[in-house]
Amino acid sequence: MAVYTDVQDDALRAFLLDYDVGGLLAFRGIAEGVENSNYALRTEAGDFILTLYERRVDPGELPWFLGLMEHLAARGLPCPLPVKARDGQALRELAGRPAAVCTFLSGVWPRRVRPEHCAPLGEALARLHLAGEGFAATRPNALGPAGWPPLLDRCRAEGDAVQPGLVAELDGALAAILRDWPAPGALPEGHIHADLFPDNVFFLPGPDGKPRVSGLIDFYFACTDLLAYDLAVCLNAWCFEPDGRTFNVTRAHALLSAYGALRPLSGTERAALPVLCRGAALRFLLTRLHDWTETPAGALVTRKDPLEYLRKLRFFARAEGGADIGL
Ligand SMILES: Nc1ncnc2c1ncn2[C@@H]1O[C@H](COP(=O)(O)OP(=O)(O)OP(=O)(O)O)[C@@H](O)[C@H]1O
Ligand SMILES: N[C@@H](CCO)C(=O)O
Repeated sequence: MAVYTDVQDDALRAFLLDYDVGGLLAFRGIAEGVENSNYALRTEAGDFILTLYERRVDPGELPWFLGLMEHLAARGLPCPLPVKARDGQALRELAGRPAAVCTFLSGVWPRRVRPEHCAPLGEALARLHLAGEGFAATRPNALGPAGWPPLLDRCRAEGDAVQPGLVAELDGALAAILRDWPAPGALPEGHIHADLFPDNVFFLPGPDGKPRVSGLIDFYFACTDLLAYDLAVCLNAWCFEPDGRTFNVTRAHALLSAYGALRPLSGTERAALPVLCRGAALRFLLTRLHDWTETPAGALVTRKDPLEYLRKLRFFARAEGGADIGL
């Protein structure tokens, strides 16, 4: 479910009068996603996505996200391009919510990841990092290492009900990660996506029949942080079998090689990748755990399993060297 705010067709028609997109031909709510309300629109000018920003997005940060997408799209990255109304503004208001219209991207996200997805993914991620250069404004990562201790504190009371002993295990893992985390300035930084999961990457078959990336979406966790951390997020999200137990080195190797062909990793980045993977696993474990314990019974949101990321965290804590994670 991701239509929290209901939009009436007369309100939408009136809203679109401020844009050069012609008349509205059709629209429908999109069930996927959990953060915002999304509608697919068809107008006389083509297909668009309308997003109404809901709970977790701070309206003050929306100009940064939309500005980054505009910058990346202008440099050829297949990401949504915010469409400006006639007053030059992409960020507007509809049904009492901040709202934006973006270009529609074709393609399908992979329900079952195969190694053939991982090389184009790595290439797209490197392109994203390179295209982000020159976008001057920065946004700190609120879900980076400084954000993890307070997040864990918010899960302290309920965490052991999810799995006995969980809070103590996470205290230990967090302390070890913070101890091993790269010092400020030690690794290259830039604008990262920070949530590049399979449901945020669309593919279409290329002329050779192999999957090609046709779209990267959902930039609302994007921030300015260690570039290699984005790879750590992808290794977590793309390179395990669905149970979160078995790491697929073939996928990881395809991802890292394709990334490195466009943006070679430094020796320091390669050395840091295992701890970045532990940090990324902890980040998704903590946000899922927080949502798991905070989401009221009966809420129309699908909760994601935090323990999948405990298994991933344990895997990366056991991994003995770069070869174990596909380097
Ligand atoms: N630019 C786009 N082009 C085509 N489809 C899109 C586009 N943006 C969003 N969608 C569709 O809307 C769905 C939800 O989008 P998105 O993942 O951004 O939702 P969200 O609720 O903002 O985020 P989250 O995935 O974090 O819950 C996607 O799975 C996709 O089907
Ligand atoms: N990708 C996140 C959800 C937030 O977008 C997760 O799977 O926990």
